Amino acid sequence: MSNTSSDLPQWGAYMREIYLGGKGPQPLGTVVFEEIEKKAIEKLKGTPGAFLYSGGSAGTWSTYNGNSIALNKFRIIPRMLVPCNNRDLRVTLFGVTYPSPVLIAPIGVQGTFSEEGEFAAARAAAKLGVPFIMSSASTRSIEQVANANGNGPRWYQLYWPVHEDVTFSLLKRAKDNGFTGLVVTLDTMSLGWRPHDLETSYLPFAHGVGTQVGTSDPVFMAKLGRKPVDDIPEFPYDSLAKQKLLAEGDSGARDAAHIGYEWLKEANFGFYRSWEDVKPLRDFWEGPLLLKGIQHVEDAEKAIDIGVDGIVVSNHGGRQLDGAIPSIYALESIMKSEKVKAAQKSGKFTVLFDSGIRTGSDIIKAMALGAQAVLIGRPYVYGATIAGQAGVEQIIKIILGDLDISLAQAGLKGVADAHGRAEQILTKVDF
Ligand SMILES: Cc1cc2nc3c(=O)[nH]c(=O)nc-3n(C[C@H](O)[C@H](O)[C@H](O)COP(=O)(O)O)c2cc1C
Ligand SMILES: O=C(O)C(=O)c1ccccc1
Repeated sequence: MSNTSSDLPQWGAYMREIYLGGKGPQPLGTVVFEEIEKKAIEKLKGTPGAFLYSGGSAGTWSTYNGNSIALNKFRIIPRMLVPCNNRDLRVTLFGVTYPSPVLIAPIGVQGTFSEEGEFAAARAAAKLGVPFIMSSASTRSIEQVANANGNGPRWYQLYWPVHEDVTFSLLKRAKDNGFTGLVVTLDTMSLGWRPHDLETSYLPFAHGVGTQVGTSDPVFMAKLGRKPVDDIPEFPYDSLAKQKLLAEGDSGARDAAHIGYEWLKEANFGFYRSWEDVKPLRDFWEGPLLLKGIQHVEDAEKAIDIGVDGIVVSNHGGRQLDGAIPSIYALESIMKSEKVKAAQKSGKFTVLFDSGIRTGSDIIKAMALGAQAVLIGRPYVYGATIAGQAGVEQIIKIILGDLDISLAQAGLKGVADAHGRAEQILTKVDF
């Protein structure tokens, strides 16, 4: 089979668009993660707390750095003369077929780096058919994000409230607003040790930033003797600006900070749970339920035992435990479990992966090691910082364009050829 030059399907749609369009990758101007990160830093220079909040990590950054070092140790062994024109990037998760193995990771306080807040990524994701996972720490409400995401696929990430009635109120709102999957994050029962945030006292909630899910919730607000509000006047979203307003004694800022502090106590941090606590969530949520932050093989097996539908193997991008295992090594170890392998094979247990995914090859490696799909984190944060929705769209296209071409370079006809085939297509180098 040959391709005509005007067709060039073997290039992949994104690469074709860029080369033949002649303008380079717009609006970011580069396809290189490190360059995009630099541009984002530049843009947020005036508010250094904000950059280090989104780009930063826990402790000595050893977990953050380890994620990419470990991914880099896995290498793909390419095969030749495999006719892999028109690669198939589709994956099916919980009975739904998505265009690619990529989801938008739950990221809080998006209003601190983009005026569009969570709308930037929610709209970009919907446009490209990529599932958007909404964070509990959003600067927009569940209803507003659902509206921005429209017909796009969306899941909800839970930071687990102290009170069961608040938990169920959030979950009901999520369900009523079309969020099909529930991701319960387990690695952030308290914030990690983050030197840069400690130095700048940068805690968005304490300034009333990222509290929209709470302030719009009737059950939570009733506990404060208040009515829910859709649009608590939260501008400017930036936390440092809020600190300044607070210092000046601004009454609106004081009010937002007070509610923020209550929300911090209710739904974010300071309350550790046990495995038994998952049961009420399991009973309440009828759709797919995943536990995020799993790193130990025994925890993955426990997740199967308590009847959840999947896990996200993640170390929160290195933001929680400094000195933790690189997430890709955790995935490798988890997928050695016969129990996990059998559960995945039966179709009853889904394994997703994040922490350090930057390129197409990273996705191939994670899928070869057993992940069914991956979550994109910081790359889209930087895309949104630089160019809002258009920036997020480009980031997704870059990663998928790279994945598409890298599959072909590796001699893989699609992501299905990579999945679970580490033994055939990967090796580990020791430099
Ligand atoms: C600024 C920022 C905020 C985050 N907020 C949340 C959150 O609200 N809920 C959550 O489950 N994970 C959160 N995460 C973790 C991401 O979902 C994801 O696990 C992580 O970004 C993956 O690492 P990577 O960005 O280095 O690839 C956050 C990450 C960042 C960078
Ligand atoms: O910073 C994070 O990693 C995170 O999960 C979070 C927590 C609270 C508010 C915003 C983000």
